[in-house]
Amino acid sequence: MKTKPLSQDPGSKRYAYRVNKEENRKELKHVKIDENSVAQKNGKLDLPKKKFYRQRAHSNPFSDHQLDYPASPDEMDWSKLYPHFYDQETGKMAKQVTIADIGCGFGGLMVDLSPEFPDELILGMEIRVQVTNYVEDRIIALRSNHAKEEGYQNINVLRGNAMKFLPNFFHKGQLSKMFFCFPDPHFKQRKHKARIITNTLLSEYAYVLKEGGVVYTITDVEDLHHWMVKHLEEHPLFERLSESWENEDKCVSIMRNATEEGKKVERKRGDKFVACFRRVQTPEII
Ligand SMILES: C[S@@+](CC[C@H](N)C(=O)[O-])C[C@H]1O[C@@H](n2cnc3c(N)ncnc32)[C@H](O)[C@@H]1O
Repeated sequence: MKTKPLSQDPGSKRYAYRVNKEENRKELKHVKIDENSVAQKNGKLDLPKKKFYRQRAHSNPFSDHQLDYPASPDEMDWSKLYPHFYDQETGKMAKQVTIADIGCGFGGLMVDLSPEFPDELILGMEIRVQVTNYVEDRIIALRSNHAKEEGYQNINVLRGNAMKFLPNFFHKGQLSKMFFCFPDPHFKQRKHKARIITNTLLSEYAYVLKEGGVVYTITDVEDLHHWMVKHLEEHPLFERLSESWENEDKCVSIMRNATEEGKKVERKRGDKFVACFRRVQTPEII
């Protein structure tokens, strides 16, 4: 007889943990967490534990996942993700998302970017369900534990396939920064089409990035680094930024150290290859 995975076995610790967190998430995911609401609940929220959110390492970006996405950016309700930035009087968002972390994994980059860019909304997009749940629970706990200083109100995560629906979420030229940190390498030649940087996808990224906006890439896989550099260099709407620019940019140093994958590479003393590209002006068509 086949045994159930721990996440589906009602007797297991993982099942109980997930059910408990799910209830908490349902209640708190879209509400404004502030000093008042926290005072009513009292007590600190524990940060989620990764071991309870395990799932397969990869999710096929070409599968038809059950994903929610708006028909167009105007139909997206951002107030649910960033309630602090919703203006009750005007019924509008005071800010829009300008920074995107594509394939954000466990969310470490956003957590470190948040205090550096308090006036910008930062969105992580992640295809794996349990990993997205982890990031949601992490943000709920951080918002709750830092309610006094209104911390972490400017970050959130969406479960989504960044290879398919970015223009459904973002207007043309909306983003100022896009991060691609330690993307899945898809080593085999026949899998290269699943890489998150390809010619076609770069045109979509150029569409949602504003002129002067920046694509940040980092990987520990040298072959993938060359692949990303090659495709970005060949694309007419991107130009590579210099090493001295990289050395002075605060996001590059955060990106090198903040993400969970980056930390893993650090522990193994592996190499990290960085390349950043500016979205150039769209040429005029005469
Ligand atoms: C190797 S992990 C890196 C995670 C994180 N950026 C870091 O540096 O720790 C790559 C992540 O990208 C996610 N991912 C892969 N393809 C994706 C896609 N098409 N859309 C959104 N996320 C994707 C994976 O589920 C995985 O969590």
